[in-house]
Amino acid sequence: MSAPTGSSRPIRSELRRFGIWRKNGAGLDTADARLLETPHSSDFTHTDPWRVMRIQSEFVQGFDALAEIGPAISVFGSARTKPDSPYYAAGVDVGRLLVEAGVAVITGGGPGSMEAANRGASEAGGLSIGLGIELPFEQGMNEWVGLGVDFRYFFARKTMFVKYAQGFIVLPGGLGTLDELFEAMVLVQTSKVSQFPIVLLGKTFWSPLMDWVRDVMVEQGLVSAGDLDIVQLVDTAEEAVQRVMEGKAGTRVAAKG
Ligand SMILES: C/C(=C\CNc1ncnc2c1ncn2[C@@H]1O[C@H](COP(=O)(O)O)[C@@H](O)[C@H]1O)CO
Repeated sequence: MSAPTGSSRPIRSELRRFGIWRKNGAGLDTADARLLETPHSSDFTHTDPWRVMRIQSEFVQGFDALAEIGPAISVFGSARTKPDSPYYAAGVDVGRLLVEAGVAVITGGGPGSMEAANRGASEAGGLSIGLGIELPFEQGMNEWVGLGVDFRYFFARKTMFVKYAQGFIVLPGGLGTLDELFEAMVLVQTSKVSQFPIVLLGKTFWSPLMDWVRDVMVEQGLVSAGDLDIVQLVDTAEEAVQRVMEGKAGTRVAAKG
């Protein structure tokens, strides 16, 4: 298309790219000037385009903070596990044993089993990482986190749990724990990640769920029997760490695309 000609053309298109000057004195109109303008309202920070920038910054911040942590295992489990619970003791053991095996420990940075795993890792002198999440009831990072990163968005945070770990150990938990577990299972099932061991610690707690997957889901043809092999059930912290470290051997290969 040819450029329009004639005197009806707007002044702005006749001016040079930089240092625009308007004959009518309406002021400078450059990207720089618009950037420096004091906004009349902050409403734009609640718009989707602005949120996209914020989401992008969460990924950049996560990648920056975690790029050099080395090998790591993510540990999940209930935020409500009490310090006197055997699950808490198992979490502390898991954190310690992982550090002794030479890997960093990543958790959600919250209380309960997350705190337990961070505590074990920290007490063993290892890298204890917490990926916190902004929640309506402010909780804060547990005191055993050595490297903490805060997220507003669950999905950005969940990317970090998978991207920077070579396997998961999952302690008993509620909906949050199941969400993290099933997301990882789907990533393995759909070959988005491979060689990614997922170890469930606590047979009494996890067996009924896995029985249901087999007796109902597999029975009705909704998942294949082989999908059950995506997870391994164990009863001790020692076994959990051994299995996850065995499974970790080799390079995790992400599917193409
Ligand atoms: C419920 C309470 C605090 C919540 N604080 C959390 N901080 C960080 N991460 C959390 C929190 N709650 C859930 N998560 C994530 O989900 C998993 C645990 O969820 P569950 O429902 O308790 O099983 C955990 O792995 C985190 O990633 C105060 O009691």
